[in-house]
Amino acid sequence: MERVAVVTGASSGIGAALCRRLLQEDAGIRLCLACRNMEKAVATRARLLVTFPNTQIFLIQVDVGSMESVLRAAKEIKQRFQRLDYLYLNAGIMLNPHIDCKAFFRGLFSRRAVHMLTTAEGLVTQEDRVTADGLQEVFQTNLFGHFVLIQQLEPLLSQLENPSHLIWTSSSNARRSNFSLVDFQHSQGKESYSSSKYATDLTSVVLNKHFNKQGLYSSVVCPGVVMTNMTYGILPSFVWKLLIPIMWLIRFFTSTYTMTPYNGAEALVWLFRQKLESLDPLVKYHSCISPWGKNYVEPRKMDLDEETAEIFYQNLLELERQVLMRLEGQQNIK
Ligand SMILES: NC(=O)C1=CN([C@@H]2O[C@H](COP(=O)(O)OP(=O)(O)OC[C@H]3O[C@@H](n4cnc5c(N)ncnc54)[C@H](OP(=O)(O)O)[C@@H]3O)[C@@H](O)[C@H]2O)C=CC1
Ligand SMILES: CC(C)CCC[C@@H](C)[C@H]1CC[C@H]2C3=C(CC[C@]12C)[C@@]1(C)CCC(=O)[C@@H](C)[C@@H]1CC3
Repeated sequence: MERVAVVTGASSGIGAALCRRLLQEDAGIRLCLACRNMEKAVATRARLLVTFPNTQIFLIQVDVGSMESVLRAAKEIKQRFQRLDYLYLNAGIMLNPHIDCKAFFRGLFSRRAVHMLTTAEGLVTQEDRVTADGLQEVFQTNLFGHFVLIQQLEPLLSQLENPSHLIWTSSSNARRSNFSLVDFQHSQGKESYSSSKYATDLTSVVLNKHFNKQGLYSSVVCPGVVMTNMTYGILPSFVWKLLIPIMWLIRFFTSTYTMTPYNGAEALVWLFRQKLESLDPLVKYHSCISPWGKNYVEPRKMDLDEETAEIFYQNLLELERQVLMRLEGQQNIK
């Protein structure tokens, strides 16, 4: 039976490049693009079909920033597929990012210049807002919507005879100092993106602890710095184009300026090829590139502790329970 892979945020950037690369790896795979915008999803599928005319590409509409949409999509996935081998949790946002220019120039002439250019630590602040579900949008989109999707898909994912792999697109911008158990939605701070990605790393660790014995494995990836709609929201695309020669130079000092979605998808594709038992739940797999343009993957230990991960997991389960109850109440009124 053919393997099934679902990719969220598949309509652009790293997600779209990942889909193309997955089909190159295994043209027999049943690929499902889980996208918010169906017009973009149809266009992405059409582009893929030009290169891979005989493949099965399914579309599912999902807005991971909406509980109702996630529940509907999970139901549809369960109806359509009998198995789910790979679930790529890739959709993500950064709302109205601002670069701290002072910090940038100060950092550029310090010993931490390379670290700053690869992690953006202390460099980018963002805004956030509350969704219709009453949650912080960045937290809900980057983590919680995906968490609920996994919970809803558990019958498909936890099959011992047919193990599944969750693969999260995290980031090197994930920082322990930007995350707090007390305000895990990051409603008070200005680095909600970093917080949501740290929360992603914690979630992956704890899911491994609870579900490996049921045949469910989870890994996190950092695609590096990639030119996509997300980075075009930080600096306009023409500025990024002007910076290309500088970024090639930066590649002599750090391996994480992958720049293209194809290169950024390297670790996501590499995980597709790995034996599940060989993976380390405490590392993040980084897409890297050599100065000469050769792609490779580097595992790096994450800065987290399993106790915090466990407490956070209990908080997520409680939040899920509350939100589902509220939704049920609203539907009863209607
Ligand atoms: N670019 C980079 O340098 C890095 C990116 N990442 C991560 O990579 C992932 C992919 O981002 P990237 O390709 O760069 O950026 P893009 O903006 O190109 O892609 C993001 C994708 O997520 C989708 N998405 C956003 N919000 C929702 C939602 N509410 N429901 C469903 N889908 C949604 C978008 O859909 P739509 O088209 O409808 O907006 C889009 O397809 C993200 O998780 C990001 O955090 C991590 C490290 C570095
Ligand atoms: C000469 C330089 C290329 C100038 C670029 C300055 C900044 C715009 C970038 C420096 C570090 C970059 C970075 C990201 C965005 C653009 C920078 C701030 C990310 C935050 C993008 C999203 C992620 O998930 C992170 C892994 C990136 C970290 C580095």
